[in-house]
Parts: sequence; structure tokens; C-alpha cells
Amino acid sequence: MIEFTSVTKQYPDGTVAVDDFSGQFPPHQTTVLLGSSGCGKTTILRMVNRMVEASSGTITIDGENIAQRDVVPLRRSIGYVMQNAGLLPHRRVIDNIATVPLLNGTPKAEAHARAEELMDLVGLDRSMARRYPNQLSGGQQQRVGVARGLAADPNILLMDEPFGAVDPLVRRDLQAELRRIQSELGKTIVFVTHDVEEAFTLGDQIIILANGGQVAQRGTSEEILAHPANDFVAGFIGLAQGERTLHRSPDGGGVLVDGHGRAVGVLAEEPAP
Ligand SMILES: Nc1ncnc2c1ncn2[C@@H]1O[C@H](COP(=O)(O)OP(=O)(O)OP(=O)(O)O)[C@@H](O)[C@H]1O
Repeated sequence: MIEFTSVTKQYPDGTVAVDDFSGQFPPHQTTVLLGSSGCGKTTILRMVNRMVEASSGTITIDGENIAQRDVVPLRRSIGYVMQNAGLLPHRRVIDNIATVPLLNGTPKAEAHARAEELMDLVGLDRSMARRYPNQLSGGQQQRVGVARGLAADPNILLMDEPFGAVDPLVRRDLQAELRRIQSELGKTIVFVTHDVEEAFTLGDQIIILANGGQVAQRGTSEEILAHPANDFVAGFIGLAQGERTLHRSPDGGGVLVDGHGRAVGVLAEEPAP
């Protein structure tokens, strides 16, 4: 369990990126921080592994105040996946994945063997192990980034808009892979995005943020869709103009259309699995 209590971050130039944020990120679940650009999502995420130091307030992991932990082992014990994968360009895929275990002193052969297993897990052919990042597609690079985040077998995985830079189809593939991996591994994931669909697809818990890391609403996608807390949330998730209100198409049998009249799905008789 990761817990923030009254956490504020003021950067040296005076910007208050996060103002009195409190919240829990439960174990073995995916918590999505959802909000528009500049609302403080990345700042909150980076305070978990102390890449950004909180100005005030308390952050605990399993009850232990992270301010009292040595920062290097703390950081290496938490997986981190960033936008554009953040791979080291002059290192081969296998060494990119094995970065943290190698830093931790794991023997090379062992770290490489584990990295190959992780390539299987994230759906990368082992033949790519000897390539350099610029010899991979954007989606493949993101898979390497996820494998690297998992390499030290962390309990916690922080993901900062990891699929933001790839095209929508690849993005859906990566989201599906992440769901599969998560159902296998059960990590505590904190995932930052400004994409509502991505948040609804991945989040067990979604925290919608307004400027300064103010919590506009937290809950499951179902709770938020059924009971948006206020006009800000309704607007942000696309409920305000009825875009998400679904109706049967007058001439389409079981075809459902949204508030714009676009066909979005087919009505099934059975309840959702
Ligand atoms: N190092 C810094 N120094 C000063 N201000 C900063 C710094 N880093 C971020 N900020 C400011 O803090 C606020 C929150 O930034 P943050 O990156 O946490 O937002 P975000 O929600 O992740 O945005 P985005 O989706 O665009 O990445 C913004 O106003 C930003 O300009």
C-alpha cells in the first residue's frame, strides 16, 4: 500500500505543482492518475520513488515513511516506465532490460537470462535482444521499457504515460498486454495518463485530478460514469454533452449509437463477463 497524506510539492521557482494531496494506492491493483496537462500527475508519481522530493506531508509504503529510506535502494526497488520508453540508445535491448539488476550486482548471465524471460512476458521475440533501441518500432521500444521496469521484480511499478507516443492500434495492443501481465503478476501499479479511455481500460481505481493535484473524484470507472462528482468530472470524461449516452440505433437492430449518432457497439443479451 502506498499512502500520501497532505503532500505538497512546490518547485524552487515557486510553482505549487501539488497542493495538499492525500490518497491511497492499494496493493496488487492499478491506480490511474487521470488529468489534463500540468495538473501534477507526473509530480505525484515521481514523489513515490523520490525522483521528486515532497515539500511537505508524508508518503509511506507499507506504513514506512519513504523519507527515511536510502534513496538509491528505494528507487531501484520500484519499477519505472516512462513515455518514449527512455531507453539507453547505445545499449542493446537485453542490456537495457537488465539495467537495474546489473546495477544491483546480479551476475550478467543471470540478468540476461531473466531479461529474456521478460521479453517473452511482454511479447518481444528473443531475436531482438541484440538490437539497439533505434532498430525497434515505437511499440517494441515501449515493450522493452515495460520489461525494464519489471526487471528487478519490483512490487511497485510506476508508469508515466508509457503508451502516449504510439499509434492508437499499437496503444490498444500494449494496454491489453499490460492487463494480461498484471493479471499474472499482480503488481501495485500507478499509471499516469490524460487519456480517459486508457484510464477506464486499465484502472481498478481512477483518481481524476484538477490543477494542483486536487482530487476531483476517485472511484472505479463504473462509479465515475454513473455518478460524476461535479461538472468538471462530467466534462472531462465526456458526459457533459451526452457524448457517452448510448441509444439503440433506430434502424440498426441491436446497434448502439452515442450522443453524436456514431455507431459504437452492439447490444448483447448476456451480462458482461
Ligand atoms: N522542475 C519544475 N520546476 C518548476 N515547475 C515544474 C517543474 N516540473 C513541473 N513543474 C510544473 O508543475 C506543474 C505540474 O507538472 P506535472 O509535470 O506534474 O504535470 P502533469 O499533470 O504530469 O502534466 P503532463 O501531463 O503535461 O506531463 C506544471 O505547472 C509544471 O509546469
